[in-house]
Amino acid sequence: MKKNILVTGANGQLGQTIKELYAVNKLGLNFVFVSKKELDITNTKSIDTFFDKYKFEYCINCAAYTNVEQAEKKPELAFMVNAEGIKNLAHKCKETNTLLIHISTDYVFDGEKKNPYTINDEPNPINEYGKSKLEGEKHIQNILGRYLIIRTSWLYSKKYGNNFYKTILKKAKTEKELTITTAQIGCPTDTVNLSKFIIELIQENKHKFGVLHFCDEKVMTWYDFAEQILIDNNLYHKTKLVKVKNYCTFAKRPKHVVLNTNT
Ligand SMILES: NC(=O)C1=CN([C@@H]2O[C@H](COP(=O)(O)OP(=O)(O)OC[C@H]3O[C@@H](n4cnc5c(N)ncnc54)[C@H](OP(=O)(O)O)[C@@H]3O)[C@@H](O)[C@H]2O)C=CC1
Ligand SMILES: Cc1cn([C@H]2C[C@H](O)[C@@H](COP(=O)(O)OP(=O)(O)O[C@H]3O[C@@H](C)C(=O)[C@@H](O)[C@H]3O)O2)c(=O)[nH]c1=O
Repeated sequence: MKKNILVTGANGQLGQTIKELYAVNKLGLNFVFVSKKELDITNTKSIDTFFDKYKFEYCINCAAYTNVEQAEKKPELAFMVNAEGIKNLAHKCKETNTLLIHISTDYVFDGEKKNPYTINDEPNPINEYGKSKLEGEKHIQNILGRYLIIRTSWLYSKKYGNNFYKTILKKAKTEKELTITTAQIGCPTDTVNLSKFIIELIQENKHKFGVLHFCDEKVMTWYDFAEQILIDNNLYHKTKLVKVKNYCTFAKRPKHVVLNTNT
């Protein structure tokens, strides 16, 4: 029998990548992809509509409020989705015996640790987005006995959504000089690799439950990442990159987060 999998927030960069890679597949998986318009996780009636129609074995939650800067100005919007919305989804998953696979972030950590963060390290978010995501994790842990929370970092898709990769490409086409910060260190993660990791977990019957860390291997600053993006797109010699320590933003960002993926 085919496993039914609900993917929420399907119009985001991760949702669209999973759709592109797996919507038509021979893996014995049957996906239902729903955008925010079809299923708003802050609206319990909207959640009920889909969960009453199908029996899902898994729910991959890609729905989130991801605007780190706006979250600082209007934290209530981030908490509404990333905490309350997740609480709604977790309750429904409990009621319907659906395994929730939720995506969380490196921004739950404060970035003060020199070594990679393990799943046993205490989160201590320093911005509103990170705080709202941590509250979402806590709701899941309080409501569900079995769940998967996958923390990842600096997610980008070369094709879909809004992310640093696409912002840099856009800017390189319109601006002669780009000013990029060296104040944070992390691991950019391609949505293709995260999508494969998630689907492999579903296919393995013996996977662990709880919190997992997943990110791509290379550790770098945003400046290094911008340089890499320009080189990969043959734009390096046309665009001047300027290193700055302080790029002015509303939200604080963790200085140094590498996720230990072996825990
Ligand atoms: N982007 C990153 O760098 C990182 C992301 N993550 C996490 O990974 C997950 C996927 O992120 P990513 O694909 O980048 O995010 P995106 O912002 O690309 O996609 C999120 C999607 O969720 C939708 N959404 C927003 N509010 C609701 C709601 N109330 N109900 C249903 N859907 C909603 C958005 O719709 P709309 O656009 O219409 O609002 C959007 O389509 C998120 O949990 C994020 O926190 C973790 C680490 C890094
Ligand atoms: C666009 C731009 C940004 N920056 C800086 C600002 C900031 O310190 C850093 C990253 O910028 P962004 O705002 O694009 O990235 P940001 O939104 O902070 O990315 C985060 O998103 C959330 C959803 C996550 O979960 C995190 O893992 C992380 O990926 O780069 C520059 O220095 N120059 C630039 O031209």
